Amino acid sequence: MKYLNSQEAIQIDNELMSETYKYTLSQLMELAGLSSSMAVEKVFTKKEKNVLILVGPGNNGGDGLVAARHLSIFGNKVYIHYPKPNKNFNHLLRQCESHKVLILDDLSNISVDFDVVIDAVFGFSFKGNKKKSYIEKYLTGILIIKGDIRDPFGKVIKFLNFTKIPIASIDIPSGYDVEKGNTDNLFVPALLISLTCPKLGVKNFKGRHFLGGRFIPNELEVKYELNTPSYHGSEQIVEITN
Ligand SMILES: NC(=O)C1=CN([C@@H]2O[C@H](COP(=O)(O)OP(=O)(O)OC[C@H]3O[C@@H](n4cnc5c(N)ncnc54)[C@H](OP(=O)(O)O)[C@@H]3O)[C@@H](O)[C@H]2O)[C@@H](O)CC1
Ligand SMILES: [K+]
Repeated sequence: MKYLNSQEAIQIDNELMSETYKYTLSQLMELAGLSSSMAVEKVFTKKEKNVLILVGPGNNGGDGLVAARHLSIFGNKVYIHYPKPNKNFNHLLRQCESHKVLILDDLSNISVDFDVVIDAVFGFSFKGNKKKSYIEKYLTGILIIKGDIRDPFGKVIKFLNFTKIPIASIDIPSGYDVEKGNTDNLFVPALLISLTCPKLGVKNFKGRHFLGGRFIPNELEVKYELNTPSYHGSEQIVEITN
């Protein structure tokens, strides 16, 4: 199977929503979020589990909101931490609320015993800011990697780095370089759900790994030589084994 560089991931996404293929973002996000929630349900089998979803500012966050709704419908107790709401997804937030998803404002004082935390913070458009780190190093002599992630998400990634709760990442672990991977020695999730195709940055990922987002027309599959594994029957996810 192909591992995508960031340009290819963006290009395929754009093509899906072009005049040729005519998908809407909402359709793609619904399938991305549904497949993510199904992979979480398959790996974390406890009934009525406590699920925390960390929701970012872009479409990866939108996938997280869709997954939150489905996981609640599946019978779990779902909480979201959503520090920078995106007004394009107000409808998804409203749907979460109507499905009893709760909002957790503060990650520093958690009283719930979570079974899994879903990382829907950044996806394939994450950009680290190495230049800033290196300038800081020049000025202080210390390489401060946390300068790579702008607030309020620095705190969220820090939470992922220190938590003992198993992590499930949507599309790519947040903060990883899309092509070079875990260059800053960040957390390693127990579960990864890659959408369309895995990205180059997770080539060496060793945890449970599923492919989801079952929306690629055969013409695009051929054009980009994706060689994706076959999904079985009506399944929305397929496990990738190295
Ligand atoms: N075809 C598919 O596979 C489909 C994929 N889908 C999903 O879309 C995802 C890609 O979504 P995306 O393009 O909206 O960007 P995403 O990665 O969520 O984040 C962008 C946000 O992050 C921010 N940001 C960036 N760097 C930062 C930093 N250092 N520190 C702080 N903030 C930073 C950036 O802020 P800005 O730079 O704009 O200020 C912006 O707000 C993809 O991975 C998959 O999950 C499905 O929904 C549909 C079908
Ligand atoms: K992510």
